[in-house]
Amino acid sequence: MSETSTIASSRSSESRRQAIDLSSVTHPLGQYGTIRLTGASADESSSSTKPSAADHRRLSPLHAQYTHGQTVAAANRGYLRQGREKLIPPEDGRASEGGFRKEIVELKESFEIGREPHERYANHWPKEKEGEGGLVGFGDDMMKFFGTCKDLHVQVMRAIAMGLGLDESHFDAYVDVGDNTLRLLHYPQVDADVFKANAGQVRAGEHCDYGSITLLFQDDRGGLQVKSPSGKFVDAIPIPDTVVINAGDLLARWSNDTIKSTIHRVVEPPHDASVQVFPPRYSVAYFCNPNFDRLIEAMPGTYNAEVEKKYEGITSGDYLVQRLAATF
Ligand SMILES: O=C(O)CCC(=O)C(=O)O
Ligand SMILES: [Fe+2]
Repeated sequence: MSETSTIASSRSSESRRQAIDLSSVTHPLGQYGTIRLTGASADESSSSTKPSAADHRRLSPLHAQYTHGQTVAAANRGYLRQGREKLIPPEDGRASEGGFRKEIVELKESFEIGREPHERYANHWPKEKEGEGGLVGFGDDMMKFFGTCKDLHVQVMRAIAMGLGLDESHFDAYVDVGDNTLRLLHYPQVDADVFKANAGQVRAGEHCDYGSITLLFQDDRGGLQVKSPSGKFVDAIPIPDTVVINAGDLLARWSNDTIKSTIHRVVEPPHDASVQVFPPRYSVAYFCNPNFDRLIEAMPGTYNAEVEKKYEGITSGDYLVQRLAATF
């Protein structure tokens, strides 16, 4: 987590593109699988309001009513109650020894939002309610933010293209549909004793995300950790107005492993011994994917001869559904 890239605070996509220093995107993604973009919180523009902790709080008491809206793998929309998702560490030898216990319940719940309109699936919006704590405008705000993040995905893929010596627009037709997922996460308040009593207790278990990149927006509570190339988990300390961008497994596969996906997890925040309670933590993850109908095979420039391609081609949608199905 030592690499930081800066996006100019200007909102035009052209100046954003120019402000992304290519070597500071492609190089750290290849080495660490993670970068931080500062000045890109996306909440500075009223047209792209970032989901706030207040939005999460408005939503979370309603979650209990959402049993009808629970997500299934293919739809990937709706509410995921605590314990429903079980993040699985990578099976390629990078996982921590003893770091995964099947019986551990991850202390989190989430609400998943997909692209609109969609041919088959609808989002499970809560009923709009007037008054304090109401959810008026919630769906519109979320979809505006969805669009802002979708654009940022395109920009980052352009930076990656140029970093690989490809035409800037090389990936545009791979990511223009926006088959992405906006996830609002709530990690409930928890007693420090829970972590003391259960070795391996986590808020979110170690895992890699599945798609191309993930944009992560944290509150100021802390607890997110990223595994460094040395195998040590390091704190991804929250920095205001900063987005953590993690490379996902499909990007690693697509890049013939030139880019590494990032192992990360959420544990109890850094604290001293006197702390008895960890307050709730809220975060927003925006999982980006190539268009579901696109065949993903090694990008040009990541192999010399056919035999150097490490993976079979697979469509983005098939890949994602396989990965999601394994976690439920
Ligand atoms: O809450 C966070 O900071 C991380 C969430 C995450 O890694 C995930 O939902 O895949
Ligand atoms: Fe993740």
